[in-house]
Amino acid sequence: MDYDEYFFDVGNYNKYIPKRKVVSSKVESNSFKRKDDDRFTIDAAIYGNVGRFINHSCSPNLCAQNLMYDHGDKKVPYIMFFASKSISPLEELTYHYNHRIVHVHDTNGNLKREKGRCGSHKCNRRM
Ligand SMILES: C[S@@+](CC[C@H](N)C(=O)[O-])C[C@H]1O[C@@H](n2cnc3c(N)ncnc32)[C@H](O)[C@@H]1O
Repeated sequence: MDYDEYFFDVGNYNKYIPKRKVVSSKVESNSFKRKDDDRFTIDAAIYGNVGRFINHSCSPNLCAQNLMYDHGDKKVPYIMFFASKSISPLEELTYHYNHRIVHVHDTNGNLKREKGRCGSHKCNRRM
């Protein structure tokens, strides 16, 4: 297992968050601030809920939304999955990872090309 397989970038709230020079700082045991900006990445490699086992598809049946219901901090929203189409019993749940190819690197800092094989006729062979 690669250590980045369970990363989930949270939100895109740049317009709400003033830019600051931030060094990496642990916030909770399974999340950390990225050095390059003020957004957060959830690291679900060690523990998390069933959401971390949802695979990528180019024709997903779920969409991920950032929501807040018990606090107002837009930097750390809850990630919730909603059906984006009708889902049949026993159908695999999937969402689109939206990996931007220039932003996924391996642990040595090399550009990582993750090959997707979701089986969708729309599959572009990457996540
Ligand atoms: C969040 S995990 C998803 C759950 C994972 N398949 C598991 O069994 O624990 C993300 C990893 O699953 C694999 N994966 C997810 N969707 C994929 C797809 N459509 N094609 C190939 N690998 C996929 C990749 O290794 C990816 O880094």
